[in-house]
Amino acid sequence: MKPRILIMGLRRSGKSSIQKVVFHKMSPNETLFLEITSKIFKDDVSNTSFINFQIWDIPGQIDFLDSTFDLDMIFGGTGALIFVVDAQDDYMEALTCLHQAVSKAFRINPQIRFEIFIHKVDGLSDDHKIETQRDISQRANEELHEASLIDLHLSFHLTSIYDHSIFEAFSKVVQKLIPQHSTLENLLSSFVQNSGIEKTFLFDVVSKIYIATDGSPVDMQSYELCCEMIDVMLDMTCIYGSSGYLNKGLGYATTQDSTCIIRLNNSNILYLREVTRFLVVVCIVRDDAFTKRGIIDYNILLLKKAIHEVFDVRP
Ligand SMILES: Nc1nc2c(ncn2[C@@H]2O[C@H](COP(=O)(O)OP(=O)(O)OP(=O)(O)O)[C@@H](O)[C@H]2O)c(=O)[nH]1
Repeated sequence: MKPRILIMGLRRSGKSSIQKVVFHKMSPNETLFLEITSKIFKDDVSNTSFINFQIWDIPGQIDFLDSTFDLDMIFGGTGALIFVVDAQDDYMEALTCLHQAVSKAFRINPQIRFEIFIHKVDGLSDDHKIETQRDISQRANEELHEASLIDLHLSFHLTSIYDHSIFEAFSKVVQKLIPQHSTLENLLSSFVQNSGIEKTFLFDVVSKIYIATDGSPVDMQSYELCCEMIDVMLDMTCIYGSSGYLNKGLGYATTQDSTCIIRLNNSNILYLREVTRFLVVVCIVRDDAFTKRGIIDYNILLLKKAIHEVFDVRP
């Protein structure tokens, strides 16, 4: 069975928008016209994405006492529960709902990972963001403590669909659900060390979620640059690529051996290579190191083989 990610939260908190922007390439402005979700919406993203997950969007007004919702079934097979809190609104009601949802889910399935998206932070100043996160996490954890749920751990992320924070947060959620994640991180670290590369990411193309990166810290700017490179590559391939590219209407997938090189004006080079149908590796390389492109390409070949073995997939 596919691991399931549940997205919950109050009405209009931004659940459907997150799902559409991350997995369906909807532009953030278009989400203004999304209709209210009135029943559980199940989205299977595995046709278009490496991520073999089901995303369930649970409507804001779910009532936990309503017997029409089979909570054992909903929480039983869930890998992660994302709870969206609208940071631009008064969040007291959201915190009550959050407490009800996580305590119920934890009692049914203690393996679930609880991820709290403090969402719509595009409207807040940097200081206000930090203060809001501190306040929300303190209140939420105090309530759990009072209910003696000390083993229940909440992770907090500041997100907005208007920048890359939502992709970064989703990347962190997905990485925790991939059992092979630490193997991938080790592979990428050794690839970076042996190729003279500054930083590398393994991306799911359609969602721009990074499945793994090497051991060095991620800076948002590098991540954003790599995301933008993927957009450029997809747009160019849509216009000039072969007809098989659109994957029979199911969505985007790379063509065999897709390659893309972009030279930046700070003497860095972005280098993208396809790894499997849905995965690409994106490297940030200094231009003097890129003179040894043969070594990098050879190492990418080895990396591809290793990743295929880890996931047991065919290119
Ligand atoms: N400023 C800002 N607005 C957002 C963001 N994400 C979503 N919105 C807006 O919030 C509104 C509600 O978004 P929806 O995605 O429909 O919310 P929902 O939680 O799915 O709502 P229900 O279907 O009622 O459960 C829309 O007008 C979105 O454009 C964000 O990151 N920043």
